[in-house]
Amino acid sequence: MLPNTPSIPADAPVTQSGFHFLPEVPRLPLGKTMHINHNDIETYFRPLIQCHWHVGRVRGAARDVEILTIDKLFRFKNFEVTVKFFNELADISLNENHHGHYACDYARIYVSVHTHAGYCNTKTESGQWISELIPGLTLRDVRFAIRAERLHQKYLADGLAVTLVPFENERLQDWSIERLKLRYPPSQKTGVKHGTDPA
Ligand SMILES: C[C@H](O)[C@H](O)[C@H]1CNC2=NC(N)=NC(=O)C2=N1
Repeated sequence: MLPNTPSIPADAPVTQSGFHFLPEVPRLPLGKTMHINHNDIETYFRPLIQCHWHVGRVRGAARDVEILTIDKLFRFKNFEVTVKFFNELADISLNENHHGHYACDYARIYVSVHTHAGYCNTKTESGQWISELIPGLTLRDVRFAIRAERLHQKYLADGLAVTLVPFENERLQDWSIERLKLRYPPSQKTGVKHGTDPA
């Protein structure tokens, strides 16, 4: 490492207090990548949100439904570490064939991910369920986020990163869960069952 590497300012809004529970990486069902269902909110999204992921929205609603994303701002010790993490994040993308939006500066990487080619079951006027191509959240995003989070936790353990708590964290967490519940209500029909991949 370079001498005189600036350290993270003492007043940065950080905690180093332990690691939150992370669920196993879900297995992808065969066939079309379907949107998440209501149960996935508690199984996957709440734990991610407790690890300071939050829900975002991208411009342009598809057929009057909101396009949600799952995002996180990661914080590192310095630029070298940031670049190293980005390269490993790129490996996750290559591996998963899933690509988020990434923005980085000296010591932070903002990641936002959703599935462009997601399929959603919607009810037609005649009451029939059809699956339509609509961008949104799928288990591909969950897999990506869990893998990115695990990677960051390794950096934390090695002292190369710190936890960045978002501003108004509690409100952001509540808002994220609320948004997910509105977009993916219990009535949403998906018919998707999934297992998990080994760690
Ligand atoms: C053809 C290729 O499999 C697709 O374009 C993949 C690549 N990466 C992707 N990334 C994301 N975020 N959403 C997708 O739908 C997607 N699709």
